[in-house]
Amino acid sequence: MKKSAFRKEKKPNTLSQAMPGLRRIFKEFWPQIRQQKLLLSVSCIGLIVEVVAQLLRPWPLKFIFDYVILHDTGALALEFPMLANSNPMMLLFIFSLAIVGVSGLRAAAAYVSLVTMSLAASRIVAEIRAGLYAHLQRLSLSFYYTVKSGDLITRITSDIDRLRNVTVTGIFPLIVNVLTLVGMVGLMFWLNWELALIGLAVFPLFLLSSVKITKRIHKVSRKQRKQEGAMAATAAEAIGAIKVVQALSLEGMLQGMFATPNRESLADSARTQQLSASLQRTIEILVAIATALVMWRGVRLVLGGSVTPGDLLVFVNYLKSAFKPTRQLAKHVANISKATASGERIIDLLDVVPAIRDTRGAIEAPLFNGDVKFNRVSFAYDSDKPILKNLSFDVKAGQKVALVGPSGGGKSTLVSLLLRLYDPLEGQILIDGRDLRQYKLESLRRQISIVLQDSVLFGVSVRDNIAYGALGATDREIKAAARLANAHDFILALPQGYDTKLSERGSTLSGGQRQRIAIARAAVRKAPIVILDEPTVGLDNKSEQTVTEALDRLTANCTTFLITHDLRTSKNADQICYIENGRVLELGNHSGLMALGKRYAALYQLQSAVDTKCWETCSCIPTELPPQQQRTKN
Ligand SMILES: Nc1ncnc2c1ncn2[C@@H]1O[C@H](COP(=O)(O)OP(=O)(O)OP(=O)(O)O)[C@@H](O)[C@H]1O
Repeated sequence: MKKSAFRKEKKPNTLSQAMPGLRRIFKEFWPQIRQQKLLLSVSCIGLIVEVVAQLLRPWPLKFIFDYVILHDTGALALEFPMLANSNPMMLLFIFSLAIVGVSGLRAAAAYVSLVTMSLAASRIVAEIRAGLYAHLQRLSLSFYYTVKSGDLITRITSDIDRLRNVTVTGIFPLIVNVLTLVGMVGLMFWLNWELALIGLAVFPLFLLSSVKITKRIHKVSRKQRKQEGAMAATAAEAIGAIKVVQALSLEGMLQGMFATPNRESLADSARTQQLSASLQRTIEILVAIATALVMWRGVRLVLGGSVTPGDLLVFVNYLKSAFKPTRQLAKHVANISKATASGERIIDLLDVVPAIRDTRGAIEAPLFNGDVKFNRVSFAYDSDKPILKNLSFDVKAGQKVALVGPSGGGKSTLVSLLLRLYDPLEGQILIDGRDLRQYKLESLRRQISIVLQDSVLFGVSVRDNIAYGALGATDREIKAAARLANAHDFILALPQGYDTKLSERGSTLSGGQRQRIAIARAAVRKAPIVILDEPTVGLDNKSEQTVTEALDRLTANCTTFLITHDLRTSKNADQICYIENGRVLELGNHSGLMALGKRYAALYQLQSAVDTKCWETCSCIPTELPPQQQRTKN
């Protein structure tokens, strides 16, 4: 089993469990957060004004009750004699205005703080995402083989989105709620400690039921998310391989695989709704009990003259609104815990160090002559399974080397090492006398062109597809490369010529056309070293001829590595390297190896013996020797 590139995830459930993660997130992303300090400061000021306005909300009502309605009763222990002596109608007018004013102030402050916070969060997250994407591009192939692409995509999309959403809908309201709650409890005790204690008596009950139900909601949501992940993975796999799925008539089976998590996710979603609804009702009843208790004692205190009716009103109002933020606390804490997990997943990804990177003191590669030397190179993808074993050979600048031999022998691996997609475990590869690792990676790769069996084209215009070979190539260079690749004429015949946008992976073009665009892309690079990995496999005779012509032009004067199973194409190479089981078994030119009379010669004869007609039409050439023959040639 492949070892994962990431540490094992542990999801935090409580705020205290999430604390170390939150600290890590703030520390890691502090540079991005700091850039938004102006917006964040405005948001904080707005937040404080919002909390104060929220606390002030019931006070105009209290004054209307105590100083307007009960003005003439004289039964009040009035705290503000100045108000008691004022004109009640005037006071009514002022406090009515205050009702609107306080609400307006609260609304405006909430708006400003939310908008600025959202903007700051979006900017911070966009910076993080850009950094993460750039980092991803630098990671080595070996890393990509140990992770699932779906997992990476989730990290760069939904994990990052969650971080933003939770900042705006979790952390921010949590701060508002906590400050409001503290303010309300303080004011309640200030107004009357006895009533405050009575009112808060049901609080433990409330906390208990709230935490219990929220935990259950959390558990069900987590299960639901898992189901959604399974659905996404099934869908991604099926869409990515739709051709094979349809060809093998796997639609029904895949629909079945999709249906189970879909059904379970639906059931979990209904369960979450049900639990939320029951939490809501429980809280309503607890609020009613608290209100009844406060009224029962409060009215007696009012009648006894130690509390004003207005105070009681403020009390009941606070009681009602104090429960609301507390109820949301659990939800926000759950969201923050989830976001912490997401944030840590992003940091884990950022912490992955590219296995292949510029070494200390690496130099910008000068324009290569193209001398390549493999010097006792050994390599393995997994330490227990060596792929290349002590392999050595030299290629002179401008020479063409054909890498031939049975499938799985290590030919593609060898050229991956030349591109420094991996580094050898032992030995070295030299270009123009210097170890590859002494060159800056980008300057090395810029001087190597590749054409693969199934060259990947992108869903952009033909022009851009070619220009990707050398970013910044001029229109003239692009067209020259297309002409060299025998592609110019067919490109002009496309609906919008060079501006025709290709479908994803260029699937609307024929195999030969795709290859010719790929050759143009390699040509525009004007690289002194070219790698061709079975570039004509799967093409019909006519396309093969056009592509071969284009390849000959592409590789003229370049050091060329041609991987092929078809020994007709390797015949003219300056050197033929027969690789089997990670070792170079035979090395020489065609006539030399034929004279040697070993494996290459046997395979060549075997291929030649195949019915020429079949060779021409179905490419069913034997690519390796039968087992008995392999033994006799040892
Ligand atoms: N990313 C990888 N991780 C682990 N093993 C790999 C990886 N890529 C290739 N291999 C293994 O390395 C060995 C050599 O593969 P490679 O593709 O280099 O051979 P090849 O000679 O080019 O084969 P073919 O002619 O079929 O293309 C094979 O056993 C293959 O299974």
